[in-house]
Amino acid sequence: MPYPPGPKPLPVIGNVFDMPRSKSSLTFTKWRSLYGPLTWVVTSGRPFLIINDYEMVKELFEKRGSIYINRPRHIMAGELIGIDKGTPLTQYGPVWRQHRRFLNRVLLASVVKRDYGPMMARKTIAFLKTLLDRPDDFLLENRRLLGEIITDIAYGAHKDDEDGGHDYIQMQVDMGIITFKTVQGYWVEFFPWMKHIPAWFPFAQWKRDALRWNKEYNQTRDYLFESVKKKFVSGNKFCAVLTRSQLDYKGDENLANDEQVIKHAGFSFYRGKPSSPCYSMNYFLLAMTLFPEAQARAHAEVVAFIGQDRFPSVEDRGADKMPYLEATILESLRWNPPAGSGVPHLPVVDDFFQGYFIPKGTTVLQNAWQIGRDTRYYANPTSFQPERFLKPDEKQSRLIFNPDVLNPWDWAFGFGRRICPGRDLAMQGAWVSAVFVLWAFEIKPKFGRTMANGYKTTDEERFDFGFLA
Ligand code: HEM
Repeated sequence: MPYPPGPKPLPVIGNVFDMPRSKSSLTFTKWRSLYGPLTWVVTSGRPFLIINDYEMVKELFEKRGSIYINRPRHIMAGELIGIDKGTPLTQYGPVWRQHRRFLNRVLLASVVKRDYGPMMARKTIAFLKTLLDRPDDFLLENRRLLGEIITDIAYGAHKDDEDGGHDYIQMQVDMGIITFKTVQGYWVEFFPWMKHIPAWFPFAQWKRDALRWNKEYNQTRDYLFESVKKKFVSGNKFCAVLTRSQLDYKGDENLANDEQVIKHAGFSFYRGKPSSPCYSMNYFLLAMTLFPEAQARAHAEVVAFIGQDRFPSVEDRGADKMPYLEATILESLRWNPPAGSGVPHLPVVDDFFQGYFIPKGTTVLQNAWQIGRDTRYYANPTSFQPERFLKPDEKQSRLIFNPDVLNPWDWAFGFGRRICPGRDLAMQGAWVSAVFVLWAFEIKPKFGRTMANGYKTTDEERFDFGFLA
């Protein structure tokens, strides 16, 4: 059986030069028009399958979810730095299942609302005050707000006074920088024998960097975990994901193993997770600036429901209460999905699909950006229209969600058993930020800029399409 169609490979190196180094979603979308919904590319013997079709992704990642369940091995990020001990890169198997059990328990929608919602609201109120005083620092403060929320959830604090003091947010930024640098496409990913090159070897700066980053990464992870343990042992029962699982812990046979799972899953939660909600909030605000009619409608709904005499609260959330606000958040997720070029799933056995052969270990990527732009699901996809998700109820008295329109909740957080475990937390966070900002402020272009003057004109130009938007 043949492989799916794709660009013609060169001898030995295959499609190395066809594989995009940036804005991958756009190249993947172009491939759809050239080769159809499935595109096959091979770089140095490593096969990739790009899927540009929602139904096909659903079929493979959900219906055949027990097959498409693995992640790729990364030599730089994984084997050399150790990032593959975190949940997203953990290979399929019993350790990954333990990670998921732990994360699913502490990230359940009801737990998110009850335990983290009020803290998110408190911090967002402080954020509004900062915005009022220093609106120009908005991007930085937004990053800090989300960093604090995630860090407080994971470790119950965002700084300490040990040995002259630690700023957990700064440590998180440093970890983010390491992660970012390690996925930049080192040659060692294409030529794995290079990992044996010794660090003293001339031109092996990348190997020396790897050793240094490995040390920093392990030290930070162990420090944060041990600091929570210390507080827990001394009876400090603050709200922290790690503490919670220690509290839930019964018996001690597997303590050592449980500790490893909590340490690594908790660290992957802390390490990467402000970035996606942060980007989605930034793009939400960009949408509010570029589409003032949508903002005015969402603002009017928020003010009518909450009034001016009290702050919003997590109890106000619900499509039955403020449907347009919910739709605005979902439209923002569709307009620029944070994981636009998808997160790879690898089949654990050979598979056959639509007359094509997909060997075990193929890196399969779903182009989420294309799904959000697919005119079969979304008419006029470049335009920001929250109302596309809504329709009047039978009595024509209020707006309800239209079940016939594909909800970005069903694809922007991935698929199948690898689906994002933090999606309820992400949506809760997005809602809290959106409701508070819309309730308190009007978002406008700086110094009277307009769409025609001061903003890039197409989404292709204005979005950066990184691994995470
Ligand atoms: C707007 C915010 C977010 C978006 C769009 C997003 C999206 C995604 C996507 C697309 C995946 C890959 C799913 C797949 O392989 O099919 C993923 C995985 C993951 N996400 Fe998120 N995410 C967000 C926020 C969060 C948050 C807040 C957390 C943690 C609290 C989180 C934790 C994870 C973890 C641990 C994985 C790996 C799961 C695994 O490999 O089993 N995410 N996310």
